[in-house]
Amino acid sequence: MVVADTSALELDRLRRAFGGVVAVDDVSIDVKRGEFVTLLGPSGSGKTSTLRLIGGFEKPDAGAIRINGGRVDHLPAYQRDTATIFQTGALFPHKTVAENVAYGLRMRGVARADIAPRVRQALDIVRLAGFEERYPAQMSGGQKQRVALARSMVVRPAILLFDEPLSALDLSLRLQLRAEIKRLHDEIGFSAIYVTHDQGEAMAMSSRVAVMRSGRIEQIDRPEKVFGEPASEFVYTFIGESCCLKTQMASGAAADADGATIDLRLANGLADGDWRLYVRPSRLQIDRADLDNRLKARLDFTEFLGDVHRYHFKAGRIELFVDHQGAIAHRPGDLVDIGWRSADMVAYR
Ligand SMILES: Nc1ncnc2c1ncn2[C@@H]1O[C@H](COP(=O)(O)OP(=O)(O)OP(=O)(O)O)[C@@H](O)[C@H]1O
Repeated sequence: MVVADTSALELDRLRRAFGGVVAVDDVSIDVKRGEFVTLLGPSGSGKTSTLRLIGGFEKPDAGAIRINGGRVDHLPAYQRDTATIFQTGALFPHKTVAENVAYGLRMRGVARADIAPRVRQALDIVRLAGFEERYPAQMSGGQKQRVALARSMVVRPAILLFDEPLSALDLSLRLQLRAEIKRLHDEIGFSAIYVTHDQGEAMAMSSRVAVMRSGRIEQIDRPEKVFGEPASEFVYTFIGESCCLKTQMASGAAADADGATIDLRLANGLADGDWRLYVRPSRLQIDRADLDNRLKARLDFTEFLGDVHRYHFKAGRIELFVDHQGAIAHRPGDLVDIGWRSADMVAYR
């Protein structure tokens, strides 16, 4: 994938309200050519509204949208150089796969002789060669989404818009198609905005992730940065799993009536007080009383997750879970030592 210095799409202080709800609030994003930018956020955070503004299905109240440098916010959807892939492919049911893929080329006035080879190439790319004469009803959900992908990519739009295209598929298919979209992006280097509430999808596919909350962008950066250096407590807890250790914390040991204890060595620069401390469960270690922070917690229950067991603990009001390969020598009700390093804690207040 090559990211150019020129912009495929620029959103400049976009705003859109519905009644009293500000769905898109002062959103600015600059998508470079070849970049794959994901809008990630919980339900109602404004992802789809932002995408609909770009596609021309909604009008902004304020702000500007530029595609390849030209203003488009006054243009209707069909005059914008975009193509959208929806949650459920939205294929024409009475057209064959080949006709579905050819449709956009016809609408754009591509010469007749060029259409068939481009359709063939697009179906090849999504590994659907040989399916040309089928109708959507004769295809699986995953195949239909691949047709939708081919139909959008074949017109080579300035920017591809993905509206949760995998959310209606089951898990294994979702993972498979996620990898295919990533491979296609690496090979072809199209520019894209991808809407999802699935952080795994966002992490795996994106050049950059924009984390949205209440219509605003809370952080926009490379996936490694958003995960490793979250700009806020919201981003930290939304991206990846976390355990909240306590509020009203004092460093040093404290015992709970139940026999659970917590012994915290607060990281440099953290004064005692009303902090919310978090740690990623992957950084917690069982049967480690030698690490700088430790907790004696009661094993509550266990879940088997396939390659790991997830052990759920309670220490007073603190609830933690730890993923561990293989069984541990403890039963529910046992007090267990859990340790972690100060550098793996983050604090917010
Ligand atoms: N046409 C509309 N009329 C009224 N309110 C709307 C409309 N479209 C969106 N909203 C509101 O705007 C806010 C943002 O909605 P939006 O669909 O953009 O969020 P989202 O992040 O895409 O959520 P989801 O993941 O559930 O699709 C929500 O509060 C929603 O109820």
